[in-house]
Order: sequence, then C-alpha cells, then structure tokens
Amino acid sequence: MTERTQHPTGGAAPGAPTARSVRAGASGTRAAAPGGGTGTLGAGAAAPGGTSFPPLAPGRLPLVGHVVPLLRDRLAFIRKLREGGPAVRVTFGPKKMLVVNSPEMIHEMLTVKSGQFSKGLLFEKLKLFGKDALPVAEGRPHLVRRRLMQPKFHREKIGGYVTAMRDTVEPSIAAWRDGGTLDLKTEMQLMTQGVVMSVLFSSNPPRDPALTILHSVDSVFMAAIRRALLPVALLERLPTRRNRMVRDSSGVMRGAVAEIIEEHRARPEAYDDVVSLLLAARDEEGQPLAEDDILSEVTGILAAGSETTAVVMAWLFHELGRNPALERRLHQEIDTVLGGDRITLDHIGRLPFTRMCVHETLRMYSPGWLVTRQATADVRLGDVELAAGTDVIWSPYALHRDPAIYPDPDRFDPDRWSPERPQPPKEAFIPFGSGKRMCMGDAFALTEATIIAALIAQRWRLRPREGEDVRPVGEITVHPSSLHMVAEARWPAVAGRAA
Ligand code: HEM
Repeated sequence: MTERTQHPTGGAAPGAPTARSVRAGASGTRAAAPGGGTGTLGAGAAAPGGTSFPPLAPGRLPLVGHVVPLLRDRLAFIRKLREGGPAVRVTFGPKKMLVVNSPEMIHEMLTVKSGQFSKGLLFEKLKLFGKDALPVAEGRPHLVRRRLMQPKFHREKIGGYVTAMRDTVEPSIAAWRDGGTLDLKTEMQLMTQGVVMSVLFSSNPPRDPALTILHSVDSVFMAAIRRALLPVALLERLPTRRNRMVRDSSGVMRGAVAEIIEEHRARPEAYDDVVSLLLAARDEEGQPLAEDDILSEVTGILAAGSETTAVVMAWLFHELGRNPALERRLHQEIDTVLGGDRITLDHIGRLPFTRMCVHETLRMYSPGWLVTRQATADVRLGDVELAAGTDVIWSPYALHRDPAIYPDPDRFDPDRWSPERPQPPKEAFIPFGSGKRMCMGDAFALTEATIIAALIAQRWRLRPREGEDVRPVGEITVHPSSLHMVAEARWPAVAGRAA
C-alpha cells in the first residue's frame, strides 16, 4: 500500500487533489463550497486568501458513509486516509468528521489553538469513567484538577516511584514458569494496573480481584470506542444485553475504587498518594471535593494509566521475539548495566538501548489510534476553515507510520532513535499528545516501561508461540489480536526464584 501523500511540512503530495473551497463540514452543517459545489473536490484553484477545502475520503457509500471500510479494519482505514493530504473529510452515517493528517495542523490544534477545541466525541463517551475525570474534563475544572494532580506526576517525583514500581511487578515476572505460555497482553495489563494502583493509590489487589477490575475497565473502554464510532447515538441507550453489561462493569470498577477511597478516609495518616491528595483538596470556598468527583478522578487515572502502557509493553516483546538480534542487544545492555542486581533509579539513565526500544514501540504501536477534538468556535487550521461544531480526528498511530516521516515505517528499528541518525520533527512524534491536554503520565509511563522491560529481559527470553497470527487491532488502544509467548529462562537456576 502506498501510504505517503503528504510531506511533514504539510504540503500536499503529488497527485493529491487541489483544494478550492472554504469550509470544512461541521456535524449537522452543510459543507458548502463556493459556487454551489457539492463539497467534494475536483482539481481547482485555491480560493482567495489561501483557504482550502479538504477532500472527501474515497470509499463513501450513500447513507452509511465510510462505515464499511472502518468496520472492515479501523487501523488500515485511518492509515489510508493519509493519502488524502493534510486533511480529509469522512462520514459515518449522519456524522461528519474532519481527519487532520498534517503534523503542523495537529500541532496547531493541540497547542496554540487548543482554546478553540474541546476534547470531542471519544472523550464524551469516555465519561463512562466519570463525567469530570481529568482526561475528559473541560475548561476551568480541567485546569484546576490538572494543577492539583500535577505534583504527583512531576519528573522529580517519578524517581521516588522506581522502587515501588519494581517491587510491584517483580514477583509476577519471577513467578513465570520456564517453558510456560503467557497471555502477554493480560500479563502486562495486570502489571501496569498493579503499578498504578500500588504507586498512586497504595493498593495492590491479588490476581483474581485485579482481573475483575481489569475486565470491567476493558469492557467500559470497548463500549466507549464503539459508541464514538456508532452512526446513531440512540443505540447506546437501548436496554440491550451489551449496554447492561457496560453499566454493570462500570459499577464493578467504581465499587473497587470506592473501597480504596473508604480505606483512605478511615486511615488518612497512613497514606501520601493521589487519593490522599484528592481527599485533602479544597476548592476556592474551602469545600472538599464531592465524593463522586473523587471517585471519577481515581477511576480516570486508573483507566488512563493502565491499558496504554500495557499494550506498549506487549508489542515491545512481540517485536523482540521476532527480532532475535535486537533482543540480544537488549540482553547485553541489561547484563552489562544490571548484572544480577535489582534495578534502581541509578540504572535507568544508563539503559539507552532499552529506552530506544521503548521509543520505537511507542512510534510503531502508539496506543492512541483515534483521538478526537471538537471546534468550539470557528477556527482556521493551516489553510482550512473549520466551523464551530466540527468534529475532528487525529491519529498518533497513523502519523507515526507515515513513510515520508519514517522510512520503512512498518519495520521495528530502535536505531532510528540513535543520536547519530536524523530525528523526525518534534511535531511528528507525539505518542503522548501535546499542549495543555498532553498526557500527564508520560514520565511515569516511560520509567515504568523501562523497569518492566529490564526486569523481563534480565530473566527471560519471550519466544513467539508457533502459528499465532498477531495483528494490531484498533480498540481504545492499538492492541494485539492475540499474543501468547513462551517464557524461556535465560538463567534457569534463578528464573523461578521469587524476588
Ligand atoms: C505509554 C503510555 C501512555 C500513552 C501512550 C498515553 C497517551 C496519552 C495521550 C495521547 C493523551 C492525550 C489525549 C488527548 O490529547 O486528547 C493522554 C492523556 C492523559 N494521560 Fe496518558 N498515556 C500513557 C500513560 C499514562 C499513564 C501511566 C498515566 C497515569 C498514571 C496517564 C494519565 C493521563 C492523563 C491523566 C491524561 C489526561 C491529561 C489531561 O487531559 O490533562 N497516561 N495520554
């Protein structure tokens, strides 16, 4: 597939249609082209003032729009849209959306023009986790919450989490059986959920209750992405079995979080973590946060911080499993720097190849394949005018696999990140987003990923399971269709020894 259409500088690729109209379609607004055009583009001159009208993506059917290619393969669909140039229009039934491909336009939207955008459709649906949780809150409530929570995520603070992160994941890794088969995505989910819960909420439930929480978070995530892409919102309100399951899952998840909060209330002196911070917070009138707000916030952090890092770790070991030469380099680095020692903060800065592997996984398998925004006012992005109400999509996954920015984008090549090689422009590598809504857990995630990678590589080689077809699937994150790997002890004498 030729995916390349657009240069990182945002210029249209050879063969991409030339724009001539002025207004990108907002939901419910007719996308009018001057001269009574249909809104689709033919070759034409740019409108006066240098405004362009994004083309409609090919493959649209009457009534359903682009639902068919989307249903067939979400990730292939979103990547293919890059062929349409810097921005392209899609429709899902009556929903009209603008997909922004150009790194410069994405950057503009997330940074200098962020005040003219709300988080949009996907995050509306993610309110299933709590209506004002940090990742979905808007305006002043968002700002206040972000300022409140930020101290727990500062880079300097993260160094203090290293021991707790290591101690949380080490026992599970040490308990793997030599020759045993692992469901790697679930293993990683349990580990990253465990890290968030123990480091930020001082709670580390045993495997079975942890699995229950995991499944309920998964089920709510799946519902959110499905609902965001559903052509008709009404369907999510019907009393179907699926919708009832979502409500039940949400109840399970919030119930587990409520227990943690209750324990913190009962013994406040025993804790100094995110939950204590929320319990101690006072608003401008000196009032504590409402119980429901605390619940939403804790649930939001749990959801935002577990699945993302988990899939990155699963993909990292999948790639190492099929690239033995890279795996050997990782093992060499770990053996040289750590030897048989337990990882500490001091080691983390001395693992450049491990960090490059994490970076390359974040590029190739950026967990966010679909991020939304909605224009809250008429706004211009690049040379495209968006009417207030326009729904926008951008895709870290598609951006990071653009062959014009990353040659041979489907090849796992950690050396791309070597300081000797030319680096992509900073707007073109944004797995954590950018601007005021940028991931608050970026440093947390990178440290955690390095620790997990090092701990696994210190003890194990993870071999692909024969005959397994591992494909990326676009759910809330880009996750493997199925990923089982066989654990082979690197040092059989110590592999089974619990930490
Ligand atoms: C590899 C792991 C991760 C990736 C790739 C990732 C990615 C992202 C992205 C792309 C956003 C911004 C979405 C947008 O612009 O609309 C975001 C937001 C957020 N992330 Fe992460 N994330 C990761 C891990 C974490 C972790 C570990 C935590 C916390 C423990 C976390 C907490 C958050 C929060 C609270 C927000 C909302 C920030 C705001 O709206 O102000 N993330 N993340």
